[in-house]
Amino acid sequence: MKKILIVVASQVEILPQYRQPGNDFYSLQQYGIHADILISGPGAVPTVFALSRAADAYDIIINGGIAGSFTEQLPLGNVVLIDSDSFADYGVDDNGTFRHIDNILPPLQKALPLRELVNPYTIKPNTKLLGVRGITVSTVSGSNERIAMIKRSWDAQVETMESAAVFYVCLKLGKPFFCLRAVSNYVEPRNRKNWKIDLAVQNLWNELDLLVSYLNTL
Ligand SMILES: O=C(O)c1cccc(C(=O)CC[C@H]2O[C@@H](n3cnc4c(=O)[nH]cnc43)[C@H](O)[C@@H]2O)c1
Repeated sequence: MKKILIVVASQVEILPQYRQPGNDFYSLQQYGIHADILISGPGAVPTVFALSRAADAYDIIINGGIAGSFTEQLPLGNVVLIDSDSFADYGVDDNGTFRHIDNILPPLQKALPLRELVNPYTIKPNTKLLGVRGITVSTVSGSNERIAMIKRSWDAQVETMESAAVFYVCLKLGKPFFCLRAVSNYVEPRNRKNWKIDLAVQNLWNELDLLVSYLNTL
């Protein structure tokens, strides 16, 4: 059996019957899933902190969660595998033009590029899942101006608040990882009524269950 850790940002992204309120790190064994779960808290910083402390004890890390889609070709409820990701809002607003921090400051010797993180692990567990390009932001995009700016700067299909952080930690530690996200909303001017979180979480966990079972056969 592989030691597998599923890291999610919040309770909301856990299937209701698998939730343990007040507990942010536990085994899913009793629910028939041979993996542990870690709830990191939303955003890149809590994710880097929580995952860096936990990752050493695991063979494989899976980031699960919901995401916004930039395209109606990726409808609500669809589950995708993020192949590459970027810290998309790390930079400078140069009089209305976004300039990424990687293009402004010289990188440290051992730094990973924050604007282009690629998953090198080639296991494709479930060919139904579409591989996509993601971006990670610290504020969910919810106005026309911001969405237009993000679309001009990045050619991405999904937006999250944590996936680049998982890429960063796992690449740094050399841990195999997968980033599975279910589309809960379109990236559009904020309208919470349009979000389909329950559908996304249900579909996400169907795929997580399949992925964990598959990885445990390897
Ligand atoms: O406003 C609310 O009531 C509300 C309820 C549940 C969740 C939220 C979020 O804002 C979720 C952020 C969370 O989910 C990921 N996520 C989902 N959609 C997006 C998006 O369009 N852009 C960025 N991140 C998104 C994200 O990874 C966060 O962890 C609000």
